Amino acid sequence: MNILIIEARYYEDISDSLLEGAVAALQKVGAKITKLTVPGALEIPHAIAYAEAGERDYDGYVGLGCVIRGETTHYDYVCGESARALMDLAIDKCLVIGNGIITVENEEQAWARAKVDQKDKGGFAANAVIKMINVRKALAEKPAEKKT
Ligand SMILES: Nc1c(NC[C@H](O)[C@H](O)[C@H](O)CO)[nH]c(=O)[nH]c1=O
Ligand SMILES: CC(=O)[C@@H](O)COP(=O)(O)O
Repeated sequence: MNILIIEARYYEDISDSLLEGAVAALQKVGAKITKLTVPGALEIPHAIAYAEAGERDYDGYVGLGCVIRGETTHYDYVCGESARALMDLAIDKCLVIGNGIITVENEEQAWARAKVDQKDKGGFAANAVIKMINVRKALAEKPAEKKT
């Protein structure tokens, strides 16, 4: 499996933790991992679109990021639009994408989700990619001929 991890390292420490979980999950299945950093969660779908337009052939993508509510409505746009764009890419282009962008009210919630020994959302997103690559493969295969 050739996997691109796209990290929005808006919160560096939390990003390190999300990455640790994702890499551990992918290494367990011997995946080839490439890492790329973008400025924020909104740019994760952009990077996937660029990768698809290029020559490299990825089996799946893991998007990692953390969005923490601020004072304005910006939070809603970053959370909503990043998730929407990832869904659009996955469905319209038949891509495997794990959404590891945690969307939280505060740092305490973020840590509880990012830490590998707690909710490990980075690992969860990577495992979703591994599973969905297999789902896509199974559905793409021609069904076995029925014996009469
Ligand atoms: N507030 C957070 C952001 N905001 C930045 C945007 O994602 C984007 O980079 C900017 O609007 C420029 O296009 N990103 C996060 O990942 N986390 C946040 O909490
Ligand atoms: C999630 C955000 O976009 C946030 O960091 C922005 O903060 P603010 O709404 O205070 O500008």
